[in-house]
Amino acid sequence: MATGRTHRPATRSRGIPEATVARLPLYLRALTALSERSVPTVSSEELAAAAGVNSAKLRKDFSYLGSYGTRGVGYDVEYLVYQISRELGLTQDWPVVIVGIGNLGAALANYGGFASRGFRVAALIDADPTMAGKPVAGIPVQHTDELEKIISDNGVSIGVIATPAGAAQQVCERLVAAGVTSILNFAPTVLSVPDGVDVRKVDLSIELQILAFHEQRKAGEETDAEADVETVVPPVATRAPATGAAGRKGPDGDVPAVMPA
Ligand SMILES: NC(=O)c1ccc[n+]([C@@H]2O[C@H](COP(=O)([O-])OP(=O)(O)OC[C@H]3O[C@@H](n4cnc5c(N)ncnc54)[C@H](O)[C@@H]3O)[C@@H](O)[C@H]2O)c1
Repeated sequence: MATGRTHRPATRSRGIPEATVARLPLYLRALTALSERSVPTVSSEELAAAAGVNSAKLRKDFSYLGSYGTRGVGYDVEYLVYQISRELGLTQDWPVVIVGIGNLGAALANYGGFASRGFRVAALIDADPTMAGKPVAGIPVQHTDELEKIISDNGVSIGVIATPAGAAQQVCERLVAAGVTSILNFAPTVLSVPDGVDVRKVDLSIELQILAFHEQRKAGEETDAEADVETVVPPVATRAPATGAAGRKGPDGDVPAVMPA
């Protein structure tokens, strides 16, 4: 299997930067919520807040779509929903296969949100022969022997990998050889794909690690802030001993009489 890059250049052929493409689903989610409430127009500030994006960035993003809104009125919600859906290719039905129907694959198969966003689960595929024919989310699981035929019969271009990490590259290669050109990879491994194949990786443990980093930093800032307060507040007898050591919290939250060197 050819090794290759897992990303396309930062700008797509139609001139929309990847960073903008990555924000379009956020706008679409916020706009869909407005549409469901029959809100006809929205200002860039309101929409930016709902999408969690800076409003100047939003206006720039929409300029790539040729959408500039109307001064004093804002953007037409329904039209933007249509424009963004069209840009993301969501105005057509995308058949998707999920490979690896264990805990995660079954949960994904049961997720109703794919169908409502234009992604039809065309097939569920697993290597375990005992699973073949068993329905998950109402769809019978098919054996991996059928993979190529399933892709071809259903015209599938998007594959979801939810196998153990050790199997993911081989599954990826079979999917690509069968005609899949976009892969959503949940397995904790980096996939090698040839040019022209897009890979998106989802890893919740990485997201949790990033949150852990922020939690640690917040805890550090709190400790620093407390230390700052203690350095400006004159030490009182209970906090700073007669040695005159400035009160700083030790690792257990106590106030050591003498700070370690
Ligand atoms: N990205 C995330 O946030 C996230 C979260 C949870 C799990 N995971 C990953 O998702 C994967 C699945 O996790 P799980 O808990 O569902 O595991 P699981 O063991 O319950 O399911 C794995 C399934 O893959 C099948 N399988 C194994 N080799 C295969 C092959 N070559 N072709 C097709 N099917 C094959 C197995 O028969 C099994 O049904 C793991 O790699 C796990 O690390 C990722």
